[in-house]
Amino acid sequence: MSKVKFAICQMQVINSKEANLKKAEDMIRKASYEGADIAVLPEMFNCPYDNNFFSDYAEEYLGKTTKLLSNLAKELEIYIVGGSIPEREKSRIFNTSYIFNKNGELIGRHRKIHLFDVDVDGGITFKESDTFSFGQDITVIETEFCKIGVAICYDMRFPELMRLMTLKGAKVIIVPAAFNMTTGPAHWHALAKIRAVDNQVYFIAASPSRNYNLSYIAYGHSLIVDPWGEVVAKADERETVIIKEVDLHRVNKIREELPLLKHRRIDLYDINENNSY
Ligand SMILES: NC(=O)CCC(=O)C(=O)O
Repeated sequence: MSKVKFAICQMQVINSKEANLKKAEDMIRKASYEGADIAVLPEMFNCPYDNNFFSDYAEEYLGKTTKLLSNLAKELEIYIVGGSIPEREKSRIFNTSYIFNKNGELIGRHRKIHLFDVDVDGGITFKESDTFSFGQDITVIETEFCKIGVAICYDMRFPELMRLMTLKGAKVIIVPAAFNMTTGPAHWHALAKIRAVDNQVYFIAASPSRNYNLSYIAYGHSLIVDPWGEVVAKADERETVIIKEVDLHRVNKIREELPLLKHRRIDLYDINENNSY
């Protein structure tokens, strides 16, 4: 099965969990109706991206949000990469993505590894670690199509993580994200493209749409980049579902024609992973 249809649900997140869940459900239903195999939600799709809200919105697994995603995945027979939500585990809270297969089974859970603690002069200031604990695991899930690496937003800035997921066999990397109005225009497209080109993967980055009523304004511009670095699907800043069928043979073809992964000089440098790409 080399063809796979991805849907990115670039939804508008607001300050109401109920409304956010309803919107996510509507968009996943639309994606399924359009024949998508895998639907992707953005980072913090059930909660405003704001330290003042994370704790109130946090859920233990299995909670309201994850039950909804699991039921939808089963009913619609669609994979769901459930963006991320605040996950409570005892006294700790994580920024977590849950991934369900077509039977509604949980097949992956990624807790954001790199927390977004930044202070850009004249721009964005945010400190995720005020609320969240650090995830410890690299996430590569098995699907009937291929292995898929999953990371969350700021994680995509770390080339070592992206390369490790590739060396673990990922042909697709999916990143639920929420860049902002400082770093979005500066880096979002460049990072998505270079991660796709470096690792010769399909790179799928899902953002919320822009909501000027929130304290943190997401940049939008969800996109899919192919392993040659071409943007094959994209949104602007508005709410939308974008759908694209890709052919995974293209990953193999490009890796054969331009064998970057084989040409690595691991006699000189190595990031300690068995090569299973
Ligand atoms: N939510 C995030 O991790 C934001 C990351 C971001 O905007 C960046 O520039 O990196």
